[in-house]
Amino acid sequence: MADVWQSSMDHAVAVARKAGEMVRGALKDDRTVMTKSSAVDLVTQTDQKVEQLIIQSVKEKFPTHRFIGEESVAAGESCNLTDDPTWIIDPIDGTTNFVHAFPFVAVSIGFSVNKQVEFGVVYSCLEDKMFTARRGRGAFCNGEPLQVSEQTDALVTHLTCVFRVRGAGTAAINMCLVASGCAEAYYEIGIHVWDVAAGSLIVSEAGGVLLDVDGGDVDLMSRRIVAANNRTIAERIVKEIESFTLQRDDAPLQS
Ligand SMILES: O=P([O-])([O-])O[C@@H]1[C@@H](O)[C@H](O)[C@@H](O)[C@H](O)[C@@H]1O
Ligand SMILES: [Mg+2]
Ligand SMILES: [Mg+2]
Repeated sequence: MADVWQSSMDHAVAVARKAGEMVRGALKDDRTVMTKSSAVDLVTQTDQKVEQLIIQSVKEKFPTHRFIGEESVAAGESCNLTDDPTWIIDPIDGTTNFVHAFPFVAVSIGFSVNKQVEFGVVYSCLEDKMFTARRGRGAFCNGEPLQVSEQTDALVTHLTCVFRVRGAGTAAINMCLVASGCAEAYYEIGIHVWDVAAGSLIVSEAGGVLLDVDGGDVDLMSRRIVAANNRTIAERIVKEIESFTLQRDDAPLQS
């Protein structure tokens, strides 16, 4: 049966690749002479250009679709997920890495219908790795199937989480590392829906588990997530976490 969202997913992959070229181009600026503040200005300008590139291209092809974009929300747009087809965009995930030329920077595009992520695309721009997942149809990196690690030993070894050893510095790539079997788990408190929407489906379609940091069901608007290769490891991580709550992404805008 034809997949009603295939053309949207194909577009997401194409525009993520185009956006990645824009990010690589910006990163080629001579960083040896760049001050930190000018690097921050560059990443902010590039963030906005990339998000606009993605949103404009989608509006032309899919005019009824909605958007939740990191830069649009920063400019005051709402962050409410409806049942409508919605593109959840992080134009540059790993902005701090970008400023420091630390080579893990991604374009992350999640796609939700009826409040459920239907596909996820994470393009690791400097590695030229296109991570994709379609609900119920698996997860892939450059077309090769992904499978999480089979590690069940609760003495967790390869932990890419934020609480001690910094991971890749981008939630999206951290989650792709779990999906690829390179790491058993990642967790973070403080992320946003645009950081993890695409990665959450890539992890689950690679056979992984997603939980809230308190062990309940994951809630992509809650700013908290545990992504692991299996429930044993996920629940082991939950035991380590001294959790706290933050204002939800979909909290009413302050007047
Ligand atoms: O801001 P950005 O680079 O798109 O996203 C980043 C996340 O990917 C990362 O996991 C988090 O620790 C950073 O604070 C930041 O939110
Ligand atoms: Mg991000
Ligand atoms: Mg970002």
